[in-house]
Amino acid sequence: MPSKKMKALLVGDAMIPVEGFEKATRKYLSDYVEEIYAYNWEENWDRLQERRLIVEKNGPEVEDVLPFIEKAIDAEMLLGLFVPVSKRNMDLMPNLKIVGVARAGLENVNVKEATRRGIIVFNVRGRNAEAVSDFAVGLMIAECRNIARAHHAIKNGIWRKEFSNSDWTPELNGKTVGLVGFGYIGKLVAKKLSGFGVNIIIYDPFVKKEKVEELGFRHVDKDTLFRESDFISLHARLSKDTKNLVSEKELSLMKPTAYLINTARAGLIDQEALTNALKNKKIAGAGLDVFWEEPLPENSEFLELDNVTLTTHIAGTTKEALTRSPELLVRDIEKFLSEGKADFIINPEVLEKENVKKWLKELKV
Ligand SMILES: NC(=O)c1ccc[n+]([C@@H]2O[C@H](COP(=O)([O-])OP(=O)(O)OC[C@H]3O[C@@H](n4cnc5c(N)ncnc54)[C@H](O)[C@@H]3O)[C@@H](O)[C@H]2O)c1
Ligand SMILES: O=C(O)[C@H](O)COP(=O)(O)O
Repeated sequence: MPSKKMKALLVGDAMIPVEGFEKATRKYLSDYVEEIYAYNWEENWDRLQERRLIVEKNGPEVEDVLPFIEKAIDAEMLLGLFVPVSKRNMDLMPNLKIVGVARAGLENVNVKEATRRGIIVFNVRGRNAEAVSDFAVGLMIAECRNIARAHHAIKNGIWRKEFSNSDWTPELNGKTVGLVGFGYIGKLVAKKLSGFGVNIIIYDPFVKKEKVEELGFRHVDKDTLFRESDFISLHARLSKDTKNLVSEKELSLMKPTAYLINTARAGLIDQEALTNALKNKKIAGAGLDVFWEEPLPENSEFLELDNVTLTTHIAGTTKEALTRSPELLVRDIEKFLSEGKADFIINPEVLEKENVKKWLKELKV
């Protein structure tokens, strides 16, 4: 048992209300946390969406000082989802020792600065892999079988059966599905699709060929994947190396009957190249849950196209994923504080710092 317990600031928002963080903290961290400041940041979904974009666009240096941080300046632990942990906000909380983000993306945390100060940063990976993998398979079928288009037509009083792909609307059985990225989500998409009788090929330069083959899939290079697939689903993270991973060249390798599904990040695809490929029927269609600008602008060309299925960045937001996220986070922090081991510390080098060793010793980690 620690001799001194911590104070925690829990920040909920429209996606994960603070009650989720509070419940998990009280359940798993009661030995380590004695005082809880709990705030709901944004109740309004539209405003949250805007904020989220600002945070992602400007990166971790966003100076979005939250008024409630001023009320909890002595907190040692800060848990949230999109809460901006900028340099300025860290200045406001001089006792901060642990930052926990209940998602994988760390766009809203200045990890470098946190590391410099000796703040341990936890994130949660794989929390919504079930949700997104379900959705990717759904989007694939919705797009190639015209589900959304038929729905849209019937709601507008039209009994529509003819679509641009009507002559060759495909079944999944026997087709080749190419997955770009074989991490938490890509792996589950492969597993779920296995029941559909498809051949699965994988392009992921950071996953060993043997690992992929062990699971019964084929490890291929990027060009092969784009050339051979009937469906391509993107599951890589966006970075400077993966930006425009799908450009005019990759699209030109695709079969005219092939579909591109993106539940990952829009920046993986060159927007203009995709618009042209769809307009000119170079590929059969696309299912997109993520966009270069969100919300999708009213004048977006995608709204005019008849060979796309568009959704509003909702692949990851199931009830289970949102409930699981704070719980996975808090359980990992508890594991670290009680056993000295953790799965989700993003800056383990911080554990070598003298100030960190000192407070961990006080906590008896
Ligand atoms: N639409 C949504 O609501 C939603 C929700 C959650 C996650 N996502 C997105 O889904 C994507 C996948 O998430 P994840 O949790 O599976 O990520 P992950 O980090 O577990 O997996 C990403 C994989 O991509 C691989 N990769 C890296 N560079 C690559 C490259 N150049 N080509 C091919 N593969 C490459 C990595 O080796 C890794 O295996 C991310 O872009 C994430 O932002 C979207
Ligand atoms: O909105 C999204 O795309 C997801 O919430 C991102 O989740 P992650 O940061 O956990 O991948």
